[in-house]
Amino acid sequence: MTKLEGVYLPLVTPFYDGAVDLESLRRLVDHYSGFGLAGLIMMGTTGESPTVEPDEQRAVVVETIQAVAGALPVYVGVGGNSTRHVAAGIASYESLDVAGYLVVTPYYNRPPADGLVAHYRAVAGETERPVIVYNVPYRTGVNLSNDALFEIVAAAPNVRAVKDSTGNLMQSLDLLHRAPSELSVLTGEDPMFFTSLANGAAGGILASSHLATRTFVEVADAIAKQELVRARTAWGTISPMIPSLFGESNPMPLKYCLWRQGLLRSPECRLPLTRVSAGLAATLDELTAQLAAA
Ligand SMILES: O=C(O)C1=N[C@H](C(=O)O)C[C@H](O)C1
Repeated sequence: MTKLEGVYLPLVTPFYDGAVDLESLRRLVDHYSGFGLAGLIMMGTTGESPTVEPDEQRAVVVETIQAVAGALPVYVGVGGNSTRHVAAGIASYESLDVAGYLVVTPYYNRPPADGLVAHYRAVAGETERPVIVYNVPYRTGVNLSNDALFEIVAAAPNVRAVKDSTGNLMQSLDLLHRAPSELSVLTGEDPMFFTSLANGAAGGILASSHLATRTFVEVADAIAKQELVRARTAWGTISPMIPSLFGESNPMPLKYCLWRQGLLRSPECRLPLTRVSAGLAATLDELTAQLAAA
């Protein structure tokens, strides 16, 4: 099984007049196919998975696989707080050319550590493809400890990566220090991308890499080649934009930027997400102009 490493793009789900916009989706897939990304991740947080209906999610995945035509691996986010439902969700994708699955920890029901281990053993058992454990406590109310994660990895050989969105530097550094060689640590904290790579992370799943994509890839390439100054210099050109992209609920800012760039027909998100404030829109207009001039 190939190692997961590099920059993974958690693609937005385009909408137009309230419906999924497959025309803009194909445009996005074509646009991002040539930047050296390690893969696309559909139905992540940035893909607004909570408000995309199951049949719509499948249609988006089918369309993306067709549009990418093998140029990039396509991973799929399968979330939920019922082990049975998440297992069925993974099984439902097995007939498609899906590269693997991003599986967020169960949310709302706050399972104990042994329940989390049993959950991942069960859902990973539905496939032989790579599973990426997604730990994002500020969204789920659950923090998967590093020890529990290592227990999962020992029990389920196809759990090949963790998307580390803990926002806890000490936990992330401990994870990077103790992770077994077969586990790829992919940061999901965009501001921490350079720091994580410099401390041994294999890559990142980064919403902000919708913009200045080549530079995110260059940062990862430079670190892989131990060219720290080149990596830090490249990082310095993109890291200042990240706070604005998360200044209001992700992916509202990102969709506004992609709309301004002509990659989306509409910046719309589905309720309860709305659209960026006028103040942030003005900031993003400046950012879009700077990116166009770069
Ligand atoms: O789409 C995702 O998955 C990501 N989630 C993070 C979030 O919680 O918004 C951000 C990350 O860049 C990608």
